[in-house]
Parts: sequence; structure tokens; C-alpha cells
Amino acid sequence: MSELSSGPLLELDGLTRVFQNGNRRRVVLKGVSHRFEAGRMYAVVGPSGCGKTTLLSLASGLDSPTGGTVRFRGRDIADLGLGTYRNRHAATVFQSLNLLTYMTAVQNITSAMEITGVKGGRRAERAAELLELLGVEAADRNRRTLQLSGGQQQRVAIARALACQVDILFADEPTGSLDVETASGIIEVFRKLAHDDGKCVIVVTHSKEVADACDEVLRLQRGKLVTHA
Ligand SMILES: Nc1ncnc2c1ncn2[C@@H]1O[C@H](COP(=O)(O)OP(=O)(O)OP(=O)(O)O)[C@@H](O)[C@H]1O
Repeated sequence: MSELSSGPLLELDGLTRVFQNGNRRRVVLKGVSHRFEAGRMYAVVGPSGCGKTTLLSLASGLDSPTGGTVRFRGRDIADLGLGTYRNRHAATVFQSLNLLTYMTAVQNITSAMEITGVKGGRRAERAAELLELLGVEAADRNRRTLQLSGGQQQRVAIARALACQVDILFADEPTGSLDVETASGIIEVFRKLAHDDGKCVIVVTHSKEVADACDEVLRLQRGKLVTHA
């Protein structure tokens, strides 16, 4: 299907995920379907253990479903190649951020660009531009990320995800450990990415503030999507 496909950007179609540990079989997702569009921000909410992170892992190509399909622009991501999907189209900001703390903010971003094969020169300049967009002060951009605050680290992790020029940004509990003011700054960044830059932003969250800021809220309960509004 062409890049100009008029269908949804991302489609989850009847996703199931079963974990088998020895004799113990656990059905975590039970036929989850949903369509996601560019330019919108989505929240995935639900009680602890209902399968939110599992759903995010499948939708972002970090894990494969037991049944069902994830389609990006109409194409099964398994056919596209999970590596290609993750490198070119979908980036994840993990709960643990996974920054290389001995490297500076700029270096974290330029090394991600290198690993994911982002073409073109001026990587450090582009990293600095992204950090500026996300409100990381010039003085902090060349400090080791270990020395930055939680909120600053969160912004660096988002900038690193964006550096890979992806269409979809996934984030797992992006405001979990942040104070209210920093959290609202991050929410605003996500909203702008969706509404001004046309990204599809999908956030797993327990926060009502984050969910309220989203265009659509998907509620998971015992592995099923029960409502979306
Ligand atoms: N690799 C795995 N092997 C076995 N069980 C797993 C595995 N990964 C997740 N689970 C189980 O699947 C269920 C859903 O986990 P998941 O992390 O998706 O929930 P969640 O809704 O994100 O929870 P929380 O809000 O607490 O982060 C949990 O019971 C978890 O123990």
C-alpha cells in the first residue's frame, strides 16, 4: 500500500497476547482492535495489570502478538519488518527513559540518529534544535544526562525519540515521576507534537491530567478495550 493510503496510520486488529510460563498460561490481551490517526493524541488507561504496557509493546513492534495484526499504513508490521518499523516509523519513550547517563543530552540524540540510520549531516545541530524545541536550556544540552533533573531527562528522552523522524510516538507513563508543573509541560509538548507537527502520540498513563489532555481515551479492562471516547 502506498504512503498516500487514506486508511488509518496505525491499526490494531484483533490483538491477543498469551504468556506461557511453564504450566501457567496467561491471556493478557483478548482481541483488541483500534485505529489511530496522524495528528491525534491518545491515552491508554486502565487498572494495573490490565495489559497497557503489553499493548504498547505490540503496537510499537517491540513484541509480537499471539494472534491478530498490527498494521502501519495498511501493511502488517511483521511483513514490513519490526526493525524497520521501529527505526523509521515508531519510537518509544520508556518509563525508565533508558538514557546513556554518561553521555550528554546531545550525544544521546546523535547516537540514536546513528543507530537508526537517520541520514544527513549536522546531527549535533539538529539534536540541539530538538532540545531547544523541548525547552532544554542551551547550558544543559552538553551536560551529562546524569546531572539533569527528572523533567529535563524526560525531555531529552522525547527529543531522542523524535530525532528518529518517526510518525508515531509511544510513551509509557511519561509523567509518572514528575511534579505537577513539569508534567504539564510534558503534556503540552505531546499535544503540540500531535496537533502542530501531525504526529500520532499514544501514551499509557494512570494520570487523569494526561488522559484529559488527549483527543481519545482507550480504556483496557482485563485485556479488553471496554470504552473509547
Ligand atoms: N513476559 C511476561 N511473561 C508473563 N507475564 C507477563 C509478561 N509481561 C507481562 N505479563 C503479565 O501481563 C499482565 C499485564 O501486564 P502489563 O505490564 O501489560 O500491565 P499494565 O496494565 O501495563 O500494568 P501497570 O499499570 O501496573 O504498569 C500482568 O499480569 C503481567 O504480570
